[in-house]
Amino acid sequence: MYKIELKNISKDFENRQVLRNINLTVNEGEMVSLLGPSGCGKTTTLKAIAGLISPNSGDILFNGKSIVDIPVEKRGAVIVFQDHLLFPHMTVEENIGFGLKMVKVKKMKRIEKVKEMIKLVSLIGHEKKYPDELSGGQKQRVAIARALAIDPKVLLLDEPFSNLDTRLRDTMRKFVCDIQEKLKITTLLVTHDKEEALMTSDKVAVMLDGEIKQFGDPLEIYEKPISSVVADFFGEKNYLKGEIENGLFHCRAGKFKTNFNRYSKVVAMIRPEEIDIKRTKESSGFWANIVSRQYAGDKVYYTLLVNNIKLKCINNSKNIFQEREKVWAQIDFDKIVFFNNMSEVLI
Ligand SMILES: Nc1ncnc2c1ncn2[C@@H]1O[C@H](COP(=O)(O)OP(=O)(O)OP(=O)(O)O)[C@@H](O)[C@H]1O
Repeated sequence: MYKIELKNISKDFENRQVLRNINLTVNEGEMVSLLGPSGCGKTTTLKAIAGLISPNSGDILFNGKSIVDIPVEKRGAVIVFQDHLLFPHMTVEENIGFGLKMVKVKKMKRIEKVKEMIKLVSLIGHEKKYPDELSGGQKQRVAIARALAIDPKVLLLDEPFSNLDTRLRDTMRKFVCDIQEKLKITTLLVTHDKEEALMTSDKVAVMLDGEIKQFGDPLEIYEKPISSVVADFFGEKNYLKGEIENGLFHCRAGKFKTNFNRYSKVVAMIRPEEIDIKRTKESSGFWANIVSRQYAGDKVYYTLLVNNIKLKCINNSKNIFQEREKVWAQIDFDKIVFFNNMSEVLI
């Protein structure tokens, strides 16, 4: 399997810069997600690696060797798009064997490899079916089998699960992770789904507006965002302006203990799920009033009001509170992230 390295990749379309100095390393056998909103340049990055487009500048290396001048079919990378692109007039086994036929693999070997792939993606019994006789998940498995049949060294997945319903998406994610784990194939997964990126990958690259804003393991990306831009991508947050003095963070909502001692003006980022509410007073916390509530099954979204500051709060639905109820709010101090302004984290 190959190690992928992107070095200062830039790409313009119609005088608009779509990729800006992309640097990214996917180690051999790793699964990395490229996570970002629609239009930020994720697919363009995959296409550049696959060889479907050429970057304007920068270099792409596989195992330390530049591949920008190597044609698509010789790179050893395959790309699976969300819309499967199966050939409608070919059966499952013909679709899976197509790439092998193109590279002139002998018939007996081809039959053997197709059988192996059908087993790998659990499609035994469906060999003679045509794409329109398959479910969405089965089509996706055919597309993955077809990609893997040619023994690629790099697997590029472009939103492969986004057309599937929630339950099938979970099954397919697990299925792809299992295959990746089994084959140890270097994989770059493009997704706009935060949970998918955090759940499936060894590392996550957060991409916004043609740039990689942060790269790290899932826990680090979520717990220690380097900027409010990255943090906000993972959901709505509370930002409180204040000052740190003698180990206390002072803001309009109150005083909170911190691990910082040095005096500084800061903005504290508090995730809604890190505010816990109760009916009775307990250790450190503050009273707040519930001004709105939205019930969402397993969780409940609240807006709290304290000293004219609104705080978003998400709690599980074990205890449900009423609008206008007075509650005791507690914040998990260890989870507060301080920024020295709205863009840089305080270390
Ligand atoms: N061939 C092209 N010609 C002109 N503009 C393009 C071309 N391909 C992509 N773009 C533009 O480049 C930007 C990035 O597109 P890209 O498909 O890489 O985004 P993405 O992050 O994959 O988005 P999505 O999740 O919606 O697929 C978009 O604004 C898109 O319109």
